[in-house]
Amino acid sequence: MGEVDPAFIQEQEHRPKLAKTEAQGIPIIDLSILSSSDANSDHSQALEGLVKQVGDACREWGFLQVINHGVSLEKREKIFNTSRNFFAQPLEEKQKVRRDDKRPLGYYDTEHTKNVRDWKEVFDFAAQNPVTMYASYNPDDEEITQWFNQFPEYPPEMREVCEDYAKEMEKLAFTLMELISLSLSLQPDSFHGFFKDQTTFIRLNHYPLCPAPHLALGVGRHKDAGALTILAQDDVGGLEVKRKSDGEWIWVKPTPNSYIINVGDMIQVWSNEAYESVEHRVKVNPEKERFSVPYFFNPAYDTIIKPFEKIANEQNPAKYKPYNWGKFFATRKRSNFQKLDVENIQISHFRVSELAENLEGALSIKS
Ligand SMILES: O=C(O)CCC(=O)C(=O)O
Ligand SMILES: [Fe+2]
Repeated sequence: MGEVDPAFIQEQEHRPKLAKTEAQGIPIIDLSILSSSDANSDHSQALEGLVKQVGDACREWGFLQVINHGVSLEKREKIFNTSRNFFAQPLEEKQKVRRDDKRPLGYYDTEHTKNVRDWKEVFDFAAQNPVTMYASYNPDDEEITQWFNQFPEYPPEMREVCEDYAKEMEKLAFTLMELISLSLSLQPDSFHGFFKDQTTFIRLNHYPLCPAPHLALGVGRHKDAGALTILAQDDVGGLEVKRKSDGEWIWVKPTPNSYIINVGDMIQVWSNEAYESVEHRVKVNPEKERFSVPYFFNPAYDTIIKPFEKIANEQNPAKYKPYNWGKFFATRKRSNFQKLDVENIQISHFRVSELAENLEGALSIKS
């Protein structure tokens, strides 16, 4: 085994098993009915069936896969090709578009998840350029800033390919939000307003060959903080999802040209936990490098996230206090840049529970 920097080594309990647990699990849902426009009763029945499938998958897994989704295959292939060409360059070239505190988008190879370094390199770009964000994670500081995409000179087509792909994915993201809204008995466009000024970003992930796949992870266990993630993976595989029923890590077998969708923390809050954001991680291997492209669908920086009014009521009291998405994101981002001693911010910090209330009570008496 080659020498592996200790920064990559997971604690014993989080190390991956090399054997795959490949259950018939995450539902594969066919979206072809959405591209046919017959307005007859068979069609509306099929649509109802589809909404139910989506709702069931969100409730049982927090994950689903879609086929016949209408996303251009050509655009998908182009972004994978551009990603391969970009990452194949020497580090020195990639570093020309590296991200830092001032320019948080671009190339990066030292991301930490839960304080352990990920075995990967990434390139991030925003769907809206520039994208408006808070300048600081300090909750009292209203100052805003703009983040600009930084595309490299090589490959020359990278900017256009990435921008085209982002536009193509946005259609699917809105469609999925509509299906999810319907599955929660809400109007289909209930969430659309939050995404007028989006902070959506897209990540090109490259997981190089790893000599110690039993010690390191491509991405450590985590939940996605945004609304929805729409992931394209190549045919190597590596994504594992924590099954809700028993906590087992389940291998997501690559299905050609499908997308893997997962509910992010925000849908957990909006739905008042009807749907939960589920932990996932990425295994790496010594034989095949892997590429993936997640699209993180996120609302405007100043969106206040709280259980949806039509869902939370007297019978189903709101389980979360409102929080500000931009501040949450800025706080999260801070910990990705460096190892911190403090625990990363989580939505559980906004959960209304007796425990939290008691703690708050105790603290206010003391102060
Ligand atoms: O590469 C993958 O399969 C998943 C990546 C992921 O979970 C993430 O970047 O949040
Ligand atoms: Fe993720």
